[in-house]
Amino acid sequence: MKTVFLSYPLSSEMLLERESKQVVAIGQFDGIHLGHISVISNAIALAKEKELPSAVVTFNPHPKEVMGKGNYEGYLTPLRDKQELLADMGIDTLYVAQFDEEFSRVSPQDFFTDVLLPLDIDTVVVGFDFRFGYLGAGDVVMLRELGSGNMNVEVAPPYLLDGEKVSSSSIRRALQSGDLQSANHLFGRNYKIRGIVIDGEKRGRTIGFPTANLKLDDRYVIPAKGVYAVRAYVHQKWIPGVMNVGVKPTFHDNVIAPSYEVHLFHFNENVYGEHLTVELVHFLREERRFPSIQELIEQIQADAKQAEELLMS
Ligand SMILES: Cc1cc2nc3c(=O)[nH]c(=O)nc-3n(C[C@H](O)[C@H](O)[C@H](O)COP(=O)(O)O)c2cc1C
Ligand SMILES: Nc1ncnc2c1ncn2[C@@H]1O[C@H](COP(=O)(O)OP(=O)(O)O)[C@@H](O)[C@H]1O
Repeated sequence: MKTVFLSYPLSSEMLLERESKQVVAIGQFDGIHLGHISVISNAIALAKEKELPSAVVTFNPHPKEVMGKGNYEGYLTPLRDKQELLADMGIDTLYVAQFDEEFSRVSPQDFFTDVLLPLDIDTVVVGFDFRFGYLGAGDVVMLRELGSGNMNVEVAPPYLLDGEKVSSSSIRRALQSGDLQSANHLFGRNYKIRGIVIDGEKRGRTIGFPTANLKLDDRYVIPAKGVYAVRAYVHQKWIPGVMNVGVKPTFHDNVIAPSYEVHLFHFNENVYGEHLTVELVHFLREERRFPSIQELIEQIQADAKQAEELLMS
């Protein structure tokens, strides 16, 4: 998959030479959850049928982050994760439109004329609630009007799971409240985060549980504080383990930013400075303050046993 960065106004270097038109899905697609997957799969299927290449247009950073509405909670899938997931789905080109103040003020008509028309689109596929242009003034009705005579417009209906619309905000809420099972169900896969291993306080190995401390690569949505059964991709292998997301109340009082620490089972290698992808498989319990280190150690032993059993089943 090729990634092409677009900034407004588009210049000719951003538009690759193409031999044919393309089928394009447009959306923020933060999370690439089952709802997004249905829109994107629709585009891929149409592209196959018409023997045309498929593409996705997305926006980065997230408009909510740029518009500073104060309720921005981080990404489910930062750009790198989106790229990986879309490449796996078989998308040919990812267009990343640089979202900034100037871009936010582009009218729906100008977005259509200056961004979509130059992309040489045969069919554009969007979700039923797609909004575009300044203040989100453009909707699917307007897209159909603008598109008529220029391109086909396909609108995917809401994707329901257990009778409810799958949405990025319901996934964020589930992750933040420790309901990992629901979040993973709505993603259609296990949630993953990525980070680099940094130095911790060197206490882990003294209590029998060395933990790789992660500095996350991007501003991910922070999952609920607590203990998770995980798998981490280390040295070209998926290794089972247990992760604590938290502030270690047994040792600290006033920490606000949580740390992400992974203890890998049956593993004894140095991973400082390496990038780890961690897949969150089960939420085990909330983080607690223990009256003694011994009690914390016993609880971690029980967590590790439970995680190992769950991951083997
Ligand atoms: C599975 C697991 C569960 C943990 N649960 C808690 C907890 O409930 N409360 C707590 O204060 N710390 C908890 N911790 C964090 C430990 O206190 C921490 O790993 C230890 O202090 C080592 O920190 P360091 O790597 O920075 O040296 C947990 C760690 C692991 C690996
Ligand atoms: N089973 C393991 N799980 C996680 N890290 C391990 C493991 N075995 C060795 N390590 C190494 O030990 C480091 C963690 O040791 P620890 O005493 O917790 O130090 P720190 O506080 O710096 O994280 C990891 O970053 C990694 O390089």
